[in-house]
This record gives sequence, C-alpha cells and structure tokens, in this order.
Amino acid sequence: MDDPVLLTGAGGRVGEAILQGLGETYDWRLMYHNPPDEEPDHEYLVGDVIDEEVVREAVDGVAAIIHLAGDPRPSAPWKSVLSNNIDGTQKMYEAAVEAGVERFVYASSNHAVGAFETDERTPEMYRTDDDYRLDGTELPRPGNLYGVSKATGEVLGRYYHDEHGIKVCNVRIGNLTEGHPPIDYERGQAMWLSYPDCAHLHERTLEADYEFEIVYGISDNDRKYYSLERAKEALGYDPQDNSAEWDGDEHVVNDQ
Ligand SMILES: NC(=O)C1=CN([C@@H]2O[C@H](COP(=O)(O)OP(=O)(O)OC[C@H]3O[C@@H](n4cnc5c(N)ncnc54)[C@H](O)[C@@H]3O)[C@@H](O)[C@H]2O)C=CC1
Ligand SMILES: O=C1O[C@H](COP(=O)(O)O)[C@@H](O)[C@H](O)[C@H]1O
Repeated sequence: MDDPVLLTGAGGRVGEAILQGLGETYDWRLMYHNPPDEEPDHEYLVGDVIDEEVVREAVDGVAAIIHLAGDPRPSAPWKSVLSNNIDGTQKMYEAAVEAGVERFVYASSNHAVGAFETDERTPEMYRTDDDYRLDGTELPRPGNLYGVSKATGEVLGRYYHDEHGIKVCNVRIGNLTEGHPPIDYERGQAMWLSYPDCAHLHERTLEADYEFEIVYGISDNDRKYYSLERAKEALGYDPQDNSAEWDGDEHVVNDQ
C-alpha cells in the first residue's frame, strides 16, 4: 500500500497491538484524542472523531482507515456511545467516502452479539466440547448499549459500502489481552485475541480482496463460540495463538 493508513484510537490497547506488529509495515497516520505522552514514530494528529474539520484532515490522502476510536466500555452510557461511537463513526465514513478512501476497517465487538450468550447456553458454550458457533451471518444481538453502538457501526458500514462502494471489514473483536489469555475467565479465554494475532488479522484486513465483511477477531482457541471460517476464507487469517495452550500466565504447550 503506497498511501498512508489512518489509525484512529492509536493510543489505545488495540492500537498498541497493531503498531507492535505492523509499525514498520505501513506508512501510518495516527490519530489521538489527546496529545501522546511520547513523540510517536509516525505522522500523527490530535482531535475528536466528531470534529468534522479534524476528521477531513485525518482522512486526506489515505488509502485505508482502521477505525478504533471510541468508548470501549461495555457499561458505557448512551450519551457517550451515541457521540463517540455512533456519531464519530458516521463522521469518519462520511469523510472517507468524500475523500475517496478505498477501505474502512471497523473495530466492532463481541458485545454486538452478546445477548446470544443466554442463561441456557452458558457457561457450556464457552467450553471445548460445545459446538455452538456464531459465524457473522447472524443478526446483531447486543446485550448492552455499547453493543448497540458497535452493531450500529457495522450497519453504517453496510450503508456506506452499498451507497458509495467503499470496501468495509467489520471485525467483531473478542477479548484482546497482552501476553496470555485472561485468567479465571472462561468467556474471555474462549474469545481471547492475542496481540500478534490482532496485528496479523488487521494486516489481512488491509491486504485481502473483499467488498463487505463481518468477521470474528479471536485467536484459534480450542474453546470458542465464534467461527473463524469467514476470517480465514475472506481474509486469509491464519491465527497462531490458542488460549488452551495456557495455564494461567504459563504457556504449557509449544513453549520453545
Ligand atoms: N480491547 C478489546 O478487547 C476490544 C476492543 N474493541 C473496540 O476496539 C476499539 C479500541 O478499543 P481499545 O483499544 O480497547 O480501547 P482504548 O480505550 O484503549 O482505546 C480507544 C482510544 O480511542 C480514543 N477515543 C475515544 N473517543 C474518541 C473520540 N471521540 N475521538 C478520538 N479518539 C477517541 C481514546 O482516547 C483511546 O485512546 C474500540 O472501538 C472498542 O470498541 C472491541 C472489542 C474488544
Ligand atoms: O468490546 C469489548 O470487549 C472486550 C471483552 O469484553 P468483556 O465483556 O470480556 O470485558 C472488553 O474487554 C473491551 O473493553 C470492550 O471494548
């Protein structure tokens, strides 16, 4: 990719995972909400994704956008997700199509489909011997207002793709945790996304040939209730990590 890639929410955890793995791979333009503590190694700007002027400046001349900025709290109140997540994402899309950006990668969430985790299905669905899988073709079923905002971001992508032709990949990210899977948290282990797999997955979203996709962003965990088939087929995702290979913070398999 010759032109820069815009990374919004660059100062957050997902941004950190992506830059750890792909810092040298692309010509990044980083967007921060507040001035970063340390001088970044890449071109950057500071601003709010609901500020149309800053957003226009951010998208100018980029080939692709990875849009992470937003309120990531499952407990976030409506006022915050309406502004930071829904309005911010719509403004990013609007500016992107106006500027002729080719592709838009959107950080959706497991919480867009959290209400599939019913009392009848849990905790069995978090376990290896359960074959219940969501595959991305199901309708959103959020369990909180944050999930509603993430599902709305996916639908905004559907609209901007159909109406304006921008390529869109919605990644329903699981539980990104650095180093090892979440400890004593079955659900989190089933949807663990390691930092290296997160970076690799985003590299595939920037390189693969697709039109509109919804994929799950988790590692290749033995325990899983999200199918990775679409991410593998449409993007060529080839995850390397598996929460079942961990006992707490100890890597018990292939620890060479
Ligand atoms: N960390 C995870 O496991 C998961 C994250 N996600 C999504 O990934 C994205 C990034 O999440 P994290 O890195 O974990 O969160 P984070 O809170 O660490 O990073 C988000 C960044 O977005 C910035 N931001 C928030 N509102 C903004 C605004 N109005 N304008 C400009 N910047 C703004 C924040 O300053 C922050 O640096 C979020 O959209 C979240 O919904 C989805 C599923 C799981
Ligand atoms: O969307 C998100 O999901 C992850 C995992 O959800 P959790 O319910 O297991 O905490 C969450 O950590 C992250 O903050 C959120 O943005």
